[in-house]
Formats: sequence, C-alpha cells, structure tokens
Amino acid sequence: MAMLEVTKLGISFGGLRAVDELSMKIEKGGLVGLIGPNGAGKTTAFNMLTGVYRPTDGGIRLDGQNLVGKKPHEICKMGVARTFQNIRLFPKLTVLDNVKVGLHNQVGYSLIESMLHLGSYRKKEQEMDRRALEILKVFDLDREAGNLAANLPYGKQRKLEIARALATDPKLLLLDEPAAGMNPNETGELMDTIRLVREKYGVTILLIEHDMKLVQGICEYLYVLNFGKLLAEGTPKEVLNDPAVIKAYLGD
Ligand SMILES: Nc1ncnc2c1ncn2[C@@H]1O[C@H](COP(=O)(O)OP(=O)(O)OP(=O)(O)O)[C@@H](O)[C@H]1O
Repeated sequence: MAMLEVTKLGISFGGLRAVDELSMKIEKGGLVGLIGPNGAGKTTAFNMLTGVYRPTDGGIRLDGQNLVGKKPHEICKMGVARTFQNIRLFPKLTVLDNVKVGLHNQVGYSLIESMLHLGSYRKKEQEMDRRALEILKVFDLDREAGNLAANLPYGKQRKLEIARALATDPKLLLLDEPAAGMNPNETGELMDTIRLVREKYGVTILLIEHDMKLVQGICEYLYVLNFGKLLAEGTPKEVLNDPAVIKAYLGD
C-alpha cells in the first residue's frame, strides 16, 4: 500500500475547475515533485491534502486512512506537515521557539502544569529544548537558536520553516516552492538538506518547485499538472524530455 494515495481528486471554484481528476501514489520514503506552469493547480492540491480546501470529488488516503473532510489540525496530527510559498514564521520568536511551536503538537503539557511551573512542566520544556536543538542541528541552524527568526537571512528562514514543519514529526512533508527566491548556493545547500531530512527521518516528501535544477537533482518521480489536469508523470528524465511538458512550459 502506498503511503499517500490520491484518487481522481478535483475541486471547482465557481466555474473554474482548479484541479481535475488528479491521481498520485507515493511510496513511504519517496521524494517526489509536483510541477507545472503558474496557475496549474499545485498549491490548490496541497490545500486539499492539508484540509484547507475540501475537494469537490475524489479521495485522499494516508497509510490507508481517509483525509477528506478532516480539519487541518486533525490532518497535522495524522502526520502531514507543510511549508508555504511565502514564509510564515513567527518573526518575533526565537529560532528555537519557532521549532518548539511545531513540537507542541506532540509533547504538549496542560495549562495547569504550565501556570504552576510544576516539575513535570520544566522537564517537558527541557526535553523540548533538546529535541528542537537536535532538529536545528540537521539544518545547521543550532548556532542561531537564540536569535529572532526575523533576523535570519532569507535562505535560513526558508530552512527554519522546514525545521518547524519537521518538528511535528510528520510521515508526509509537503514543501511549497522551498527554493523560491534562493540564490544558487542556497539552493544547493537546500538540496543537501532535503536529502538529509529524508534519510535521517525517513519522511516521505512531496514538493512543488519551479527550479528544475532542484527537481532534477533530488526528485525520483514527478507529476506534472497543467490547467488542473495531470499532463505527465514519470522520472525527471522522462518527464522533462516529454514534448507535451516542454510545450506546456514554453507555450506554442
Ligand atoms: N480560493 C480560490 N478561489 C478561486 N480560485 C482559486 C482559489 N484558489 C486557487 N484558485 C485558482 O485556481 C487555479 C490554480 O491556482 P494554484 O495557486 O493552485 O496554482 P499553482 O500551480 O500553485 O500556481 P503557482 O505556480 O503560480 O503558485 C488558479 O487559476 C487560481 O486562481
């Protein structure tokens, strides 16, 4: 059974069919790309996978469990985490606290414990600090732990977003244009980090990306959307040499 199974997924906004009959299968530990021209429906697909939009039709299963109709926080608890096209960190929190926000999904404590600063609260706080630092290390951000997120350079903010998503301990990590706005050096580093994250945490990754160097460099399999429909799928080599895909990107 595939880790993620999307079957004939579709959504309409009024008269616009933003995604239509999208089917995808991703095996556990896979690193897969969702690509396509602007407005093809990629982010809308992510919004359906995370419960932000309810599909008009079709199915989504994670490890056999139905996700359609579930709320975003329920889907997060079931093991799906995401990052966004535009950075959405807590700029006035430290780098460490941004990751701890993600950890609260698992290691939370009760209001009473935190108000009374009970021993159990302090223990859990220490445990969260330790785990947050461990994650930051993977992203080479541990030395920035005490800095405000807002003061990090752009490339590091993007990495921190992935670190925060990872802190929720996902089975499936959805990355929406992780390399957007990065220079080639930062993109190269990001590629290494994404590979490392997959290896170290065994997480399954689906990413939207326009940077073909990144897509070719790290994805094993690609799905191509065009006008909401699946135009092609296959290995990066197959897909990026497909005349229909080239035409969709370059136009007639
Ligand atoms: N809430 C909404 N209401 C109406 N139309 C929407 C809504 N969300 C998305 N759309 C439309 O759905 C289509 C697909 O948009 P989407 O953002 O998913 O594309 P995309 O492939 O992620 O594009 P890009 O690569 O530019 O980010 C677009 O025509 C968009 O205007």
